[in-house]
Amino acid sequence: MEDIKDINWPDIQGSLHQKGYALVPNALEQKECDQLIEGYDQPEFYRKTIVMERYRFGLGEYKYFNYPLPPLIQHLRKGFYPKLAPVANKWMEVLQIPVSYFENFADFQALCHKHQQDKPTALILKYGVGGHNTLHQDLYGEVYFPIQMVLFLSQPGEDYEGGEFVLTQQTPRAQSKAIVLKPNKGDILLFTTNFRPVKGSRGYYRVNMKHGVSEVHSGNRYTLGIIFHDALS
Ligand SMILES: O=C(O)CCC(=O)C(=O)O
Ligand SMILES: [Fe+2]
Repeated sequence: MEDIKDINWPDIQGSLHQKGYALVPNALEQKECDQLIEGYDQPEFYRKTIVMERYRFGLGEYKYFNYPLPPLIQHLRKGFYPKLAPVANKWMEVLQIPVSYFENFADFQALCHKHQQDKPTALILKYGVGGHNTLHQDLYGEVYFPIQMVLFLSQPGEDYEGGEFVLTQQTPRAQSKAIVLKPNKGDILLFTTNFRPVKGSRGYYRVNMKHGVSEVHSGNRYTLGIIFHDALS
């Protein structure tokens, strides 16, 4: 894992403000990705398995981790949060939403717990041929953090074909714009969970964002999602 303090945070923060997403290339070692994939079949790490087609979420399977999270995931969640909270605060400020985020992760997590959101939301996802994830937002209660991350554990073009990461941006009174991304194994993608500000001629307005995954044509695609808020259930 690249040292969190060596990441170019001004660039990342700028990209989040401008586009609603940012890529941290080569953040993880190939071996770290492989170890997380190997853990997929060890049931003691997880609290719940979701077979996506049962809920019409798509086709594939995912598992929510138990607390304590694996050290690498805990390290990323705690270490990225303070770099992202200033971006989230700026968004709320310009949209005139009276929400402000604590500077450190422990305080934010305590707020989640106060609202009965105390279940871990970190998850690992596996998609085989035909696998996909329908467009959604990962909200798990009234307390939310508006930015989340996905760790890409498989290599497109080698481990799988298809399976692009899709973001849609919905501008008021317009049709949705699609953004299609294909990060490499070891990259971390940061993106908007629910909404973000865009500057218009008369100040900032709110655009809603959703994310999902297009159909996998061959192979297996694994990702690991880290969401900063905890869940009610
Ligand atoms: O598999 C992906 O790329 C998307 C995963 C996802 O929806 C999430 O981590 O919230
Ligand atoms: Fe998601």
